[in-house]
Amino acid sequence: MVAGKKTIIFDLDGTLIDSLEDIAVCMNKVLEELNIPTHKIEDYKYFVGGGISVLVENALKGHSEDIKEEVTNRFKVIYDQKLHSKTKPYDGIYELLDELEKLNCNLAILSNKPHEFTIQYKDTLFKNYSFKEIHGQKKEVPKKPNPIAAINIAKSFDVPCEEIYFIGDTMVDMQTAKNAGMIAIGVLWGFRDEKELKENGADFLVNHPLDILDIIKK
Ligand SMILES: O=C(O)COP(=O)(O)O
Repeated sequence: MVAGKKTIIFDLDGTLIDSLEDIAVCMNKVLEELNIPTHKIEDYKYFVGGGISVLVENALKGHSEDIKEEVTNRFKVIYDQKLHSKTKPYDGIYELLDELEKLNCNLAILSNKPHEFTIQYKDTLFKNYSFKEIHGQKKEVPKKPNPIAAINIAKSFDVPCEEIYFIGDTMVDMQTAKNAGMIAIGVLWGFRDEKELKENGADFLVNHPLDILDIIKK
């Protein structure tokens, strides 16, 4: 029985890890191979967050949807080899996780990134931390902002949703938190701005990972 512990669910891309460049470079490589125009790395901030199907749709904007499956498959193969080229945790994330471990918090990751990639990041960049629930996007589970996966995490920890902090960097994350009845913390070091996070229900906004401690210790 772990009820009563502070419980925190983290988004992955744009929240725990700065993965933008690797995602952009890999997708641009696929587009180049198919003679489709590429995009600026910054543009990918708005392509990521809704899962791989949304990433591919955005990357293909104005081009035939017929090649969606091919682009998805090629991207997965290339990205799998490049997961660790540039991607790393944002400054202050390890310090935050060290403090959360000291406080004996329940830690989880819920991402719209394909599950296999999410697990690879947990097993490498976060292998020293006790994340007990780690979920990327899986075929059989509706993706964020559907709250089912977040609610299942709450159940597995035996903690009421309203006591759980959901931390993310996009509207999808804020909506997921609200849909699940959780406390939404929006981070300002990720892919989107304050306006988007506020408009989508952020209860708190933070500029630095360690600011999260002030919120959860209250
Ligand atoms: O891969 C995505 O689209 C998003 O991943 P995230 O949920 O970790 O931000």
